[in-house]
Amino acid sequence: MGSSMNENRRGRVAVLAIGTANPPHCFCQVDYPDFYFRVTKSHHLTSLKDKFRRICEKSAIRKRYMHLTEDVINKNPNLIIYKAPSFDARQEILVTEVPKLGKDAALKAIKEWGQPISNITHLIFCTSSGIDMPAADHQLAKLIGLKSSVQRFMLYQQGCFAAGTALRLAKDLAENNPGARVLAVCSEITVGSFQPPSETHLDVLVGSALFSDGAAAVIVGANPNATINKRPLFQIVSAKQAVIPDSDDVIIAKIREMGMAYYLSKKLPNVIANNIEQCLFETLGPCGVDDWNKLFYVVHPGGPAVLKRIEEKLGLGSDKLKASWHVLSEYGNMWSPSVLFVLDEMRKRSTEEGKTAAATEGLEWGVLLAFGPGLTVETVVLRSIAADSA
Ligand SMILES: CC(=O)CC(=O)SCCNC(=O)CCNC(=O)[C@H](O)C(C)(C)COP(=O)(O)OP(=O)(O)OC[C@H]1O[C@@H](n2cnc3c(N)ncnc32)[C@H](O)[C@@H]1OP(=O)(O)O
Repeated sequence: MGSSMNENRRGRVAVLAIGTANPPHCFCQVDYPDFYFRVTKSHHLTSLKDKFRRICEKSAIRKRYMHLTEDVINKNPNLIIYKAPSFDARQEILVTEVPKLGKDAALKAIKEWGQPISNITHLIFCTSSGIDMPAADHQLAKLIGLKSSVQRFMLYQQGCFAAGTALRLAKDLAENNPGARVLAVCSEITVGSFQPPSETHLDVLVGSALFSDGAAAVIVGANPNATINKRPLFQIVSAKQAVIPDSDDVIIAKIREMGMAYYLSKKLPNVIANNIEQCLFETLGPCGVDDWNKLFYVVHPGGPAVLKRIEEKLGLGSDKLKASWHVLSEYGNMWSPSVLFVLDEMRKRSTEEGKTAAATEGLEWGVLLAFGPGLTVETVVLRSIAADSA
């Protein structure tokens, strides 16, 4: 496979550093049903609470981090009335907090990278949490002190696949702008989509059991110089977006006066799993890969059913998605940054085991899979690289 996977024509583009961040408030999943039904004053909905408890138990999540606390809810009472106008209250929080959380992740990535902030040439900011002008990319640039000549790209409302889009764009930018160093940041806070339990909108129970807050940042550049960039992590070999036919209705999120009203079809895990092999064939088939177990995986932890169906459909060994299961367990589904948390987890495990980048299982080649509304799938082919070979 190594010989058939040619280097990028214009140089090897790599993820040079990763940083992640979460809000300070940690929620244990086992306690969340009581918290959620208490703060939303829904204790009387006993059968709904039982259902929610069942979903939480099956969520494979141990803990999650969220900005939304009881205090925030008390200050914004319409947040706990289903369909009550609450857009302004949510926006007020998101336009400030989303760039701030992004800043925490970005500064960690920049610190790890070890170069001056002024060396950043491009910024990509992704969020589906709030919307504003000047946008969140502008706010982040100010917060971390990027130079004014930095070329910015704002990706709003792409949902959980946005990190894949950001890597695809960062790769093109790095290949086509000599010396480019691209900072890509995904930041999400669920204040926009938080809803009280509703007997007429059961998907809310699923989102309330899975969704959480987080931010992740990566720095991407071509031809990393080992003496300057001590730790190149993953080469971005190729990146491709695909839309699964006839799946528009599987994830829908409408921005309304009530905040973000989302709908998650029960078909979602199967629709993704049934189409994932085609995405792999399109990106990796030409390289002659015929055994999906020969790759390492960085998969968006959308929910336990999604990960299970993918494992079954691709015939993966039980530990192939362990980094995704770990992130799901320790952080929940944070939407766009989730898959970058998985990438971070992958290299941390490798570092602990004294291996390079993702070669934990002795594997050089891997794939990052991110999916969201559309249904859209981003497939990014990765190669683990060592600093001294950069
Ligand atoms: C935001 C983005 O852009 C991208 C995203 O990541 S979107 C989020 C993607 N993730 C999902 O949609 C969740 C996928 N589903 C799952 O992971 C699991 O089905 C689950 C954790 C929700 C439940 O676990 P499970 O092992 O399937 O248990 P299961 O017994 O089938 O379901 C538990 C309950 O949830 C209900 N349920 C499952 N999916 C549901 C859905 N989409 N809507 C409403 N209810 C649902 C079931 O009907 C069941 O109810 P009862 O207990 O009353 O029978």
